[in-house]
Amino acid sequence: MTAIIELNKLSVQFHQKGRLITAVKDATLHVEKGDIYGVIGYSGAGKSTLVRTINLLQKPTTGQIVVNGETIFDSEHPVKFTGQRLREFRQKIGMIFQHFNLLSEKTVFDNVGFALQHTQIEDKNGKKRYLTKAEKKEKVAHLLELVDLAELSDKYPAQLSGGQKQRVAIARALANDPEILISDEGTSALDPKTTNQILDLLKSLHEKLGITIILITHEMQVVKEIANKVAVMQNGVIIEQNSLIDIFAQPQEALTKQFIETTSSVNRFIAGLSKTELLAQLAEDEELIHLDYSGSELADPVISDITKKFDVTTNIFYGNVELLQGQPFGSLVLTIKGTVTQRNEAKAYLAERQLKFTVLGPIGKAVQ
Ligand SMILES: Nc1ncnc2c1ncn2[C@@H]1O[C@H](COP(=O)(O)OP(=O)(O)OP(=O)(O)O)[C@@H](O)[C@H]1O
Repeated sequence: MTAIIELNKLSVQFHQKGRLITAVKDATLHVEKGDIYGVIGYSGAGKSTLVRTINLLQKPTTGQIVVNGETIFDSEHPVKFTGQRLREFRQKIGMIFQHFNLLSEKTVFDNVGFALQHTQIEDKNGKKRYLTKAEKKEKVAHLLELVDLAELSDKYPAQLSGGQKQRVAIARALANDPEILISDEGTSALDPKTTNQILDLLKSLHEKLGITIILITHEMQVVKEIANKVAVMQNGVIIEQNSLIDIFAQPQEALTKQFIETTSSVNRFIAGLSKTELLAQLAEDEELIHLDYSGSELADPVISDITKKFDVTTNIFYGNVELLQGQPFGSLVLTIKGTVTQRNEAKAYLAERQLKFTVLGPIGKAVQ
């Protein structure tokens, strides 16, 4: 696959009140056409600074940026990328923000139309010209249809909900048919239900238009819903990057693990166990097990397998399985009851299937 965006060894430094701030340090990120790339990190990690270099809203201090095969920045071999060229290039990268950035005195229709004021197309003779009023009207109407806002075209931003405002911003961001859409915390000001609606819209635009999306967020749930790749940033450094599936299946860094934990309640369930009688009430021939599914194992009915093959009985106390990129991921907490041999055989079977599991109890009693 070809990278549509290559950020190579980028660093961005700021001088502020005599202090040197390295907002991005030696970051390399390659985004392929059609990716939905999630960039996650806490506030101040350098996500916005990194992503704003893609359209040169932020100039790097060192490194190289290649977009669509064209080098737009190279600190070793400086390129001239300014004026009309830069303006046209920027038109092909749409952006949405946390606070929507709409013009309050303009209607929905005019907010979207505003993005077309400098748009030029080539006529039959290859001469560039601005869009006519009728062409603009048609384009805006089409964009508003695309984000499901046709009926609100005459409203003003103050009359819209947060989700509707973000839809207007998305329509505006798509006005110049960009190949890349950057969402800088685009769902952070929205409630969970509206967040999901906006993520569904982004997914459907990705499918319909084949647009590449870079999504900055501090919420792993957002990444999990929509991204196929993830980069984790901390103190200006990309500390880990991988496909969504591999990040969830084998997170390497402590921060990545922390972010993943925010999307699952299994650890809260396990932490709460000590406050229940569950562990104390386990029978002598019973073990409590925490089992993680990642990837394709769920297709195999492993729990029913162990009950059939080894004649153990099971009882599920906690279960949560969801699809990530179409593959099942999740956790179960269950008891396995049987003789020592039966239980050991059942656990060996789980291990053979490369399922990750830990025995949670009984505590303080030898398992036999
Ligand atoms: N123009 C600037 N001048 C000085 N420092 C800056 C500037 N822009 C960003 N920084 C600093 O660079 C660091 C990274 O900021 P950045 O906004 O990229 O982080 P972020 O991960 O996007 O966090 P947030 O979500 O809070 O914006 C922070 O310490 C920030 O204060």
